[in-house]
Amino acid sequence: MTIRVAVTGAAGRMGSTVCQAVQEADGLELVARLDAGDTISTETLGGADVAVDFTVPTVTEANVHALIDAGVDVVVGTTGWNEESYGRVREHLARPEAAGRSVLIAPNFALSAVLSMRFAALAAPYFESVEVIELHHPNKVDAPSGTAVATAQGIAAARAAAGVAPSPDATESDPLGARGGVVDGVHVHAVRLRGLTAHEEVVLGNPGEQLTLRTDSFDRSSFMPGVVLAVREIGSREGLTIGLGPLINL
Ligand SMILES: NC(=O)C1=CN([C@@H]2O[C@H](COP(=O)(O)OP(=O)(O)OC[C@H]3O[C@@H](n4cnc5c(N)ncnc54)[C@H](OP(=O)(O)O)[C@@H]3O)[C@@H](O)[C@H]2O)C=CC1
Ligand SMILES: O=C(O)C1=N[C@H](C(=O)O)C[C@H](O)C1
Repeated sequence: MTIRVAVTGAAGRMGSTVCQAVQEADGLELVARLDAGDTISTETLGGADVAVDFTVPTVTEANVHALIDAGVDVVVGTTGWNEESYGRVREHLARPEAAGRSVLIAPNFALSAVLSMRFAALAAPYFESVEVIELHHPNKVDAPSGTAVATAQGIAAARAAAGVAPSPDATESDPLGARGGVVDGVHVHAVRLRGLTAHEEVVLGNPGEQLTLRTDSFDRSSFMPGVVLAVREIGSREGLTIGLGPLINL
C-alpha cells in the first residue's frame, strides 16, 4: 500500500531534502508541499496519510496540533520541544476525535547521532566529568541544538540513576558565559561555523583518561533513512513516540 506524504517546511534545507527522499522511496508518494504562509487543512494536505514537519521551533507545535486535527499522522524533526509541549501533544492525541492518530518527534534522525546519544548515556556514569559540544552551520536559528539538549538529558538521567556526583568544576567567575549553557547539570557548548553541517562531541573525563564520542552529519542525506523509516512505521504506532530509538530497538 502506498503511503501518501505531505511535507511542512518543504522549501527549507531539510524539507526540500525530505521531499526528494520521499519521491525516491519505494511505497511513498509525495502529495503536498507546504511552507510558510500556507494553511494546514485536509484540502491543502492533498489526501496525505502522514505529514513530515521540518519548520522552525516557533511554529512546529502549532503545526502538529493542526495536522492532528486534519487527520494525519505526524513525523517531526523540528527542534524546540520540551516536556510541556510533549504533554500538550499527548493530551491532544488522547481526545476521542484524535483516535488512531500518532506523532513521532525526534531531535535527530541520523543513525550515528542516535547511537552516540545512547553510547553517551551508557558511558556517563563511569566518568567524573562530562560535557557536550555541538557544532553546526551558521544558518541554524536555535542553540543549543535539540540533539545536544537530548544528549545532555540522557546523560543526566543516567548519572542520576547511578547516583553519580555532579561533574567537578571550580569556576567562580564566568562573566561572559564561557562555560556554556547547562542542561540538567550538564554543560553544553555551541559552535557556529561556515562549512559545518551538524556535529556533536561528548567528552567524558576521568583522572588520566578521556573518552570522546563524536558524530558527524556531513550531509542532510544522513537524516533521510531515519525519516523514511519513521514515515513507514508511524501508522503502526500509538500516541506520542519520542526519538528514533524505539523504532530501531534502542
Ligand atoms: N531531527 C533531525 O534529524 C533534524 C532536525 N533539524 C531541525 O529541523 C528544523 C528545520 O531545519 P532547516 O531545514 O535547516 O531550516 P530551514 O530554515 O532551512 O527550513 C525551515 C522551513 O520552514 C518554513 N516555515 C516557517 N514557518 C512555517 C510554517 N508556519 N509552516 C510551514 N513552513 C514554515 C521556512 O520558511 P521561511 O524561510 O520562509 O520562513 C523554511 O522554508 C530545525 O528545527 C532544525 O534544527 C535539522 C536537521 C536534522
Ligand atoms: O539545524 C540543524 O541543522 C540540525 N538540527 C537538529 C538539532 O538541533 O539537533 C539536528 C541536527 O543537529 C541538525
